[in-house]
Amino acid sequence: MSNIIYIGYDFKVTPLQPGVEILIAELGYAGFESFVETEDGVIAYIQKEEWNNEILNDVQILNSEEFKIDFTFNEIEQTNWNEEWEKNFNPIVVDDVCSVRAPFHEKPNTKYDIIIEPKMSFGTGHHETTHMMIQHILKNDFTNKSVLDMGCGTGVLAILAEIKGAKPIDAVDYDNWCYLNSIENVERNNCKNITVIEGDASVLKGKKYDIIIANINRNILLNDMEAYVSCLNKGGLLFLSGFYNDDIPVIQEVCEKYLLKFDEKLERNHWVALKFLN
Ligand SMILES: C[S@@+](CC[C@H](N)C(=O)[O-])C[C@H]1O[C@@H](n2cnc3c(N)ncnc32)[C@H](O)[C@@H]1O
Repeated sequence: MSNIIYIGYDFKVTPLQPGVEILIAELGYAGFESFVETEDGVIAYIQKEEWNNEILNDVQILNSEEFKIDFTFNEIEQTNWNEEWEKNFNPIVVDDVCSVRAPFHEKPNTKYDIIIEPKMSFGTGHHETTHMMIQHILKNDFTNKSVLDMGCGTGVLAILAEIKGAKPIDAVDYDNWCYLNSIENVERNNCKNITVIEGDASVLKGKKYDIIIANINRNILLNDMEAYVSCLNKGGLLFLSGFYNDDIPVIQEVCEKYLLKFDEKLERNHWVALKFLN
């Protein structure tokens, strides 16, 4: 899967308000495959044969409704994604304990070392929400706990859960690219207790977990909360991220409706990651 050459569109978006990660997620749902954040916006890529009027329509709706974006299209000849990523992706270290790096970076001197081939999936640890979810996992006991990583992206959180002793672990993502990329990263990190599943909350029927980690976005979390709660064991933990400080009341209201007890908040650049007890 390495050194894929893409011929496609270079679609440059300038967000006029904060929320670039949500914009990236929305563009991802619309069909764009990869994103590079630049100083004046986002470059979103899509293969030429995938591009159609429906996607253009989705972008125009996004533009008019939520984001007030200013976008231009550029057809590009080809991109070597691994080279792009090598230019844009530096290792990160969370709380001096856990590093997240690409295979081409030198091995760091940290207790936990996660290797992620980022390619086109979200979850390199650079984003505030991933960073805070890593902090939550580091601070909590995962030994022998069954875990669900909902919206696993690159699989980074599931991999850390396994390193912290969790088993078994289900890592679920509805995006085929994330599903394939998570499988690759799970193997790369020699994880033995993670099952990667392609799907959405509908795959959770009949399952039970001690801990659920879900870093997605406000609307999907609200929509799927009932499914999460119904598969969370009594006494279990729920970690949620992918939303802003301002979204806390609505998230908390829904969690309390399901009798979850708020326990801890982490915050970085207005993004938050919450811990609830069942
Ligand atoms: C913000 S990323 C988080 C990735 C990774 N867990 C992390 O913390 O860096 C959200 C992920 O959720 C996935 N996703 C979005 N909606 C979903 C849904 N309804 N069911 C399953 N996965 C979903 C996206 O494909 C994306 O990979």
